[in-house]
Amino acid sequence: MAQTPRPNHPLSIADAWAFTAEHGPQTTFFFDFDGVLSPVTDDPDASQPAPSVPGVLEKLATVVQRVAIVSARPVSFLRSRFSALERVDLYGLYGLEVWHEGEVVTEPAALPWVPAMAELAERARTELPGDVLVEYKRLSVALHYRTAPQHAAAVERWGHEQAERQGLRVQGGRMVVELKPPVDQDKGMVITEGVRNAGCAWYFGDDMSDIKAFDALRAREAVDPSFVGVAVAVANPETGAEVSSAADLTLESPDAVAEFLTEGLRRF
Ligand SMILES: O=P(O)(O)OC[C@H]1O[C@H](O[C@H]2O[C@H](CO)[C@@H](O)[C@H](O)[C@H]2O)[C@H](O)[C@@H](O)[C@@H]1O
Repeated sequence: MAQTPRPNHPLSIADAWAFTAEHGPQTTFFFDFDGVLSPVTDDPDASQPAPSVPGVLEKLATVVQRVAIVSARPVSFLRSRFSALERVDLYGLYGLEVWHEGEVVTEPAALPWVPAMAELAERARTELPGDVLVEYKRLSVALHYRTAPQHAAAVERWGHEQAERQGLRVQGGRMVVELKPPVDQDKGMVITEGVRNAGCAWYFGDDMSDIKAFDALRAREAVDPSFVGVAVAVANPETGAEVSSAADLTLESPDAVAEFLTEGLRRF
């Protein structure tokens, strides 16, 4: 039987699925969590995967080489949402944490920053307006203004001042400013490493930090023209335009992601 030719950009989705189905054992699927697998909620603690997501991820993992979630959430949070999944790999805190052989492995260079991050979260709670939600994640602090958009500028300013004073990094996102240790790790680096031996990879993202992951797919294609990278954006009113413009296609919502995968699985 003739092999499906490598699809070129701009990608036809039918061709991308045909190529993926033919190269399942060399293909990895990466997913961001918030806004991609889970609908956005005002309270970050309340977010849950869309109902059909866990089942479709587990099914996908039976036909491709690897399925992984690459999130800014801690691994402990991801495990609480996907406890039944056995075949899906988890990267937390932009790859500073990884779930490996039953335990969380943390990037050693980040560990000395735990006390500073705890102290920063405390200070954010006292110095920022009470309706700014402070999410402490052990190795980063996210300052949310989704329910208090009038404080966006103040949160941005406070975050940048702290970053400058303490030598931290700032990651912008959807109604959130996140402060991270100055350790070289991001979603792009996770993907660069993750696709080293892959023939094909898909990445689904909705936020600014996901654009680095899309870039990593493009970079891999540039050095290996046989590699196929498919960048999928998930629409949203905040970062949607920017993320979509860097992607091969855009899906409407986490439910649409699950439907898209369910449909794609019929090709295998
Ligand atoms: O990389 P991700 O897994 O997508 O994490 C990015 C941020 O996601 C979360 O915040 C976002 O989702 C919240 C729940 O839906 C929403 O309330 C918030 O406005 C969004 O920015 C998470 O809470 C953050 O820590 C992550 O940085």
